[in-house]
Amino acid sequence: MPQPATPHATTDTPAAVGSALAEEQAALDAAWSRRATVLDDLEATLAAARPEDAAARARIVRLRGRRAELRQADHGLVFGRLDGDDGSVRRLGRVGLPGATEDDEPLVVDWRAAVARPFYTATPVDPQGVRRRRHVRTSGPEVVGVDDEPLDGSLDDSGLVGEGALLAALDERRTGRMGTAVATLQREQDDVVRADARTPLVVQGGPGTGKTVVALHRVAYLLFALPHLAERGVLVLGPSTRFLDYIAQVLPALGETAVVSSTCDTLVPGVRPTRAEGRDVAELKGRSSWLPTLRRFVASLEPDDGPLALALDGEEYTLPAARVAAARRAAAGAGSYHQARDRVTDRVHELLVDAVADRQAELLARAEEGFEDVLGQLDARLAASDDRALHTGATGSDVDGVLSEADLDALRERVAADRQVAATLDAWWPRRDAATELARLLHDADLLADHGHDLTAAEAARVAAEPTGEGWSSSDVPLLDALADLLGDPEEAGPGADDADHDGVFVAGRAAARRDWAYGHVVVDEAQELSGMQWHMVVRRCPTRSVTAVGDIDQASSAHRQTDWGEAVSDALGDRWRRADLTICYRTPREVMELTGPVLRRAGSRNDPPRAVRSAPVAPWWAEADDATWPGVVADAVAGMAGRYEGGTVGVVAPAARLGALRDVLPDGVPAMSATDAKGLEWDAAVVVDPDGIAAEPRGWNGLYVALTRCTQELAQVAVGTL
Ligand SMILES: Nc1ncnc2c1ncn2[C@@H]1O[C@H](COP(=O)(O)OP(=O)(O)OP(=O)(O)O)[C@@H](O)[C@H]1O
Repeated sequence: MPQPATPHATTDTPAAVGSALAEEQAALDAAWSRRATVLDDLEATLAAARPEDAAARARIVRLRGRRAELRQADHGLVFGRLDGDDGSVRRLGRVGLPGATEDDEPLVVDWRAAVARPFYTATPVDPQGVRRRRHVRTSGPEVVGVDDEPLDGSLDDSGLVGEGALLAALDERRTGRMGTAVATLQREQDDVVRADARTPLVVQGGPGTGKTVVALHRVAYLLFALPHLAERGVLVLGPSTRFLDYIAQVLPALGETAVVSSTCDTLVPGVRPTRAEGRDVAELKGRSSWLPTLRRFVASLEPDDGPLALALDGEEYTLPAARVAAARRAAAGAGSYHQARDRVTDRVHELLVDAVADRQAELLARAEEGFEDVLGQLDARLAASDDRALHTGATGSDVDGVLSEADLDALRERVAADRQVAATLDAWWPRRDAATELARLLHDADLLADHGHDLTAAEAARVAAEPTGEGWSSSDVPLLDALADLLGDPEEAGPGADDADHDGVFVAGRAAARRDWAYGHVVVDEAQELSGMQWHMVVRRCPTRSVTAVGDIDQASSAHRQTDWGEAVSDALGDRWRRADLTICYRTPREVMELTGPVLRRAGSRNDPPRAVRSAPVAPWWAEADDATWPGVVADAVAGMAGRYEGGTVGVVAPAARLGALRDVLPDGVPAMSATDAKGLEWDAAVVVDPDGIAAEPRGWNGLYVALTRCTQELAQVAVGTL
């Protein structure tokens, strides 16, 4: 909700406020008018553009992107102003707008441009050439407020940038969808947004520290600052489809479309987990040690060493073991089982051609020594083939040498097309389907014991005891992904296939449909939930390891055992990754954060809790109920909150076992969910039902920490006990 102008420091009289508002209104009017002109020009250019070649198509995509960005910029077209020590004035907005002529300074600087950075990072101690920072609050085309911060040391440094604008933004009612924060990003957040993309970055931050905000603004920044990333697109991974829905508006509102969002469960095209499984099995299957297990398993699928018998035109040829082994050694560096297979079978074809040629040369040599009957045999054999070029029709002495180059080419083609040869090679080195092979491995305790060196016999038996034929579980998906990667595409066209249909224009649907798409950057939200195998799945989608992971290790609820980031990521990211910390909580009021200290300790936290910047309008409160009355008590609490936060949102978090009963008593539009599902979400007011019950769930103290930190204004806890 727009706030009235806040008199602040240099704008401390009504007259000064009035004149600041008028000045900013004139600037905003000019920006709206320039945006309309730029959009008209773009429409005309697009109407005339023809997608004749790849370059023209790429240009059209860029222009459309720019059009989308400009159209989206209704809110916050201008949101800030920097007055320099040198008398310069620079206005900042959600998108850049050019000046009247090419020589003029931009009318509005894009928030992602390097010159905009002091807006987020200048302080009285380090003013970076800025005399005054002004936050301009707008409602569409109208300026509704200004907040000025002189950076000359005349104001105490609260540690917050644009405190008035920030607190106003934080006090707004929650709509159930996340909004953008370009105008009020804080210094430590901006450092993450603009961090070098070449080193994997892991951002630890407590609840409400803006990890999701930062991750999404980082995507927008990277696509702006590193246009080559846009060609490969950015993958955003979230914990659930509910969460993806919650954040869905942010990137389009920032004008970004080169983005695919997904959960780890839905990353493999055509595969959706449908089977629930126990946490013990999920933990076993999530371990990184499955990668060497799967490698050993795939190696075992290759044929044993030995001679290879093939038949062509009714003749038997046995390729010696040493030659076959040499062919396999030559293919040892091939990326996958199927690539190796394709390379080795090509080589085997050559060996067979050699063998045929050698035998013919031998027969000819013997013929020349006068064995007419042998020549007859040769002629009969050649006549039996469908290869006219090889059919010399010769009898006796008019055959005078080995095969010509043309003969050899024709023979090669014939060997490559021969069905019997193909069938023998298919049986020798079969094409394999990842799903079939994984199901076979997972349900065979002996195979698991052979290859899964890190599993105890009891663990292998536990994995193998899972039901067969009931679909995949969530922890099967990364195994399937890893195995599909090790096997490679059975029909793969070879290295470079990835780029065959890529003309520099990112199309989200095309990338999402490919398991092997290499993204320019991957952002992982709620990264503490990823198992070791899921981390490998992430890295597989970004071989350059340009990854930003944000999360709170203290909110982890999934089955894996990692309790610090090193343990969680080093298998997949190695030791090259960098950590950043977010320390200020923008969501949860101070009074609520104070309640979380003991919970965090019980959760085994090693992190300092974040510093809350807001206070609650209503102190956190308790209600008590017994096993019969609790649903009614929760419903009453929700009804009171719905009245107090009209136009806002109320949510309920409860132990999984109580959710069914709750859904019957809650009004439509009030979500009730487990702590696991509440991760990343927020409401104006939250009711936490049966906190003891939540704490008793697996990783329950972490879950309770999540539950308690979802509200922006009011928290109620309903204890369920014997009254
Ligand atoms: N700089 C900012 N300006 C305005 N609002 C902000 C800013 N940073 C964070 N917020 C708001 O604070 C709230 C919490 O942010 P966000 O959800 O990104 O936190 P989080 O660290 O991901 O939380 P969680 O750990 O619970 O998932 C959101 O409403 C977000 O819009």
